[in-house]
Amino acid sequence: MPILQLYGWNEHFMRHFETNTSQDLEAARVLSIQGFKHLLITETGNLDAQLAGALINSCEPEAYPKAGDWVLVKRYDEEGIIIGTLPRINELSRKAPGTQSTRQVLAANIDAAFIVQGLDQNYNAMRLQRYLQQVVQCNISPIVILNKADLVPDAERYRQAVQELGYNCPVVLTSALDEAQQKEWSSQYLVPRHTYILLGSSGVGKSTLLNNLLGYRLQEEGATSSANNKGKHTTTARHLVLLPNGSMIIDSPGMREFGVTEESEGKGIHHPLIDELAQQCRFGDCTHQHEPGCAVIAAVHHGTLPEPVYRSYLKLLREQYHFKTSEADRRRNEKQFSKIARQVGKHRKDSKY
Ligand SMILES: Nc1nc2c(ncn2[C@@H]2O[C@H](COP(=O)(O)OP(=O)(O)OP(=O)(O)O)[C@@H](O)[C@H]2O)c(=O)[nH]1
Ligand SMILES: [Zn+2]
Repeated sequence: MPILQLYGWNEHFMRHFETNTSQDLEAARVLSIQGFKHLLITETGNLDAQLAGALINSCEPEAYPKAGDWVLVKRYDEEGIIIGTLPRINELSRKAPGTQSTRQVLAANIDAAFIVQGLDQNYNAMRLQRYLQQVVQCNISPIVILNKADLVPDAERYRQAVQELGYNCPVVLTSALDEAQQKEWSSQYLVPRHTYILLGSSGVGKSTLLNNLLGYRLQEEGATSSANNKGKHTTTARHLVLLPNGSMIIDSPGMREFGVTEESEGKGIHHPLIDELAQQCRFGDCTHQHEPGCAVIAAVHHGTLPEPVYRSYLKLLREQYHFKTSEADRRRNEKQFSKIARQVGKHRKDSKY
């Protein structure tokens, strides 16, 4: 099978690529990014590439190529220049860490996200719901992995707790240290030519899981560029790797925060249980917070909607509202700043200094 097809090349990208064939460009997928250097996979193997200046100037940072993106590349000697990105099927974003409300795209063209939580006191229902919410609103299917099951006597209880959150997603209970267990769940959930991402706080066991799926240690052998043999990258960057069964996985090490953004304007926070109940609310635009005839509040009172699920829903709504308003402020400020900068520039030109 052609290399690019092994990496998930499909009709969608082919259609968009064909409109560019006249320019002597190749299609490639971004495996990893380190500073300015992008490691790509092309039909003839790995290639190091940089972004074209025109691409840097013409788009916002969130549109710059990310791990998993399909790009158009032009070869110059041993290096490539990335001219553009093919339209994404989806993109996984988060609120960038820190107080500023900026959206950060982590990876693109993802079929499903493994949200990993460790059962060694790392399990946190609120954090898990934040991940679930964000992944779902990015149009990516979530699969929850409860790792370090060997460290708790009643691991099954956690699986039930996740199921009660109502996201209807698969929940895998495992111990990354046990290779046989990895084989079991991965053969069920990892489909060849599909792309997955591993998400979760630092230390939950993402690298251990990935190394066991790969059968070797990624840090030592996985992240090298065979194109120029410039040695080994021991990197903390996101890296897309091909697994022995033909599926791909992007590791995202060292993740500390994962805040919600607003992915489609006005769409709000969606929760399967709450969406279903909302159909019976008296008012079509019910916010489920104080309105009479609210079926969601009634369900909390009757105990049919778990109160923690409702509380998390309200918390995520608030977080999203905060993201939305401060992002709007930031954009307004940036707009005002560029207006002032333009006026200063014009004034300089007019006064010739
Ligand atoms: N007991 C036990 N320990 C585990 C398990 N999975 C991982 N660990 C240990 O937990 C520690 C952290 O694991 P990592 O795989 O480095 O965690 P990570 O999620 O990749 O962390 P970052 O790279 O910082 O994002 C290591 O010491 C692992 O050996 C498990 O299932 N059970
Ligand atoms: Zn309501």
